[in-house]
Amino acid sequence: MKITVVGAGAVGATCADNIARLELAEEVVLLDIKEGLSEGKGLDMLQTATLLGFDTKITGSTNDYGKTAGSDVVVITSGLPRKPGMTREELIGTNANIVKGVTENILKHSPEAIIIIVSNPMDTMTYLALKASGLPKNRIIGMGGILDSARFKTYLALAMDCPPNDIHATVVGGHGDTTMIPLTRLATRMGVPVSQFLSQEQLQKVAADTMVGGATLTKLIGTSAWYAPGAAVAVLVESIIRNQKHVFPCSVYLEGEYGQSDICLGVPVVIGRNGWEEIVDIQLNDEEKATFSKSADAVRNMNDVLATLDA
Ligand SMILES: NC(=O)C1=CN([C@@H]2O[C@H](COP(=O)(O)OP(=O)(O)OC[C@H]3O[C@@H](n4cnc5c(N)ncnc54)[C@H](O)[C@@H]3O)[C@@H](O)[C@H]2O)C=CC1
Ligand SMILES: O=C([O-])CC(=O)C(=O)O
Repeated sequence: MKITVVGAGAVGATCADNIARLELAEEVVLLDIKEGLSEGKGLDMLQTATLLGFDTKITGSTNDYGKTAGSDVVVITSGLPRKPGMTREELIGTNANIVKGVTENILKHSPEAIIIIVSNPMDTMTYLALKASGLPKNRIIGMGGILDSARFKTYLALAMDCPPNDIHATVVGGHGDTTMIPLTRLATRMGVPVSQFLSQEQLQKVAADTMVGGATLTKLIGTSAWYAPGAAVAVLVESIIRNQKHVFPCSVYLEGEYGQSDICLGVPVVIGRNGWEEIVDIQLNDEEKATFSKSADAVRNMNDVLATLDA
């Protein structure tokens, strides 16, 4: 197996590091436009192989897509991150052209690849990559919901003072400060509804904290997060490479599912060797359905902006 990560910045390098440690591929290629960055970070990571005990080869590439040839999975993290006070949506003007160009270059050398989109605004970038590539819909996957769900579980666990791994909870909808939907009603602690442990007020705070999870970290760090994003991409890649069939919330192209069409939005999907293989239908209640529809409207408005850009 061969996996390429485009963008050797904070998120891309963390993805590559996690993927190498998990030995998901014989070779991981890290590509960036900044001269020497991917070669340097790649070599630094390779020098951890004897310390951490993995055998993955890591290759750096300064914009030479020849080195990515024959990749099975490609992760696109290239593009600007937001600064404190910004929304993810404000990145569209710069990132749309980057994501489109990278997708086209990747496919010239890896026509069979499954592509994971990380660059923000992620749902719109996923839609753009799908339209620009013409690939079958199951091979384009936007990563956001796995990260948002990890944050949701973390905040729930902190509120209940229990281990995060005892929590099952999911976030659907857009990967935006106002568009993501933490499904509090369905969250459980080992199968027991979280409402048995937390008041409605506490649950509302957990949901609100989850929604601005990325903004909170951006304010603290000065740029957006990378440890949890990099780990979230790695579990997604692992489910593809090892055909694990995990159900993860991912941004995928909807054709009537959840009442939406011609849009990429976060819903639970089965992830295996063919990319996303099936959409899992959560029985949303009327209030959740209305929130999902509002989220879709906001993402659709962003998708409409693509037509005004040269992307
Ligand atoms: N979907 C999600 O859950 C998350 C998305 N993000 C997004 O991921 C993106 C990357 O974030 P960071 O790694 O923190 O940014 P960063 O600035 O650390 O790294 C981005 C890298 O992309 C490279 N790049 C720019 N144009 C390129 C091109 N045409 N080809 C190849 N490389 C190119 C830059 O040289 C830079 O090294 C941002 O858009 C950020 O908003 C970040 C965290 C989570
Ligand atoms: O907050 C950001 O801009 C980066 C991101 O998508 C996240 O960490 O969820």
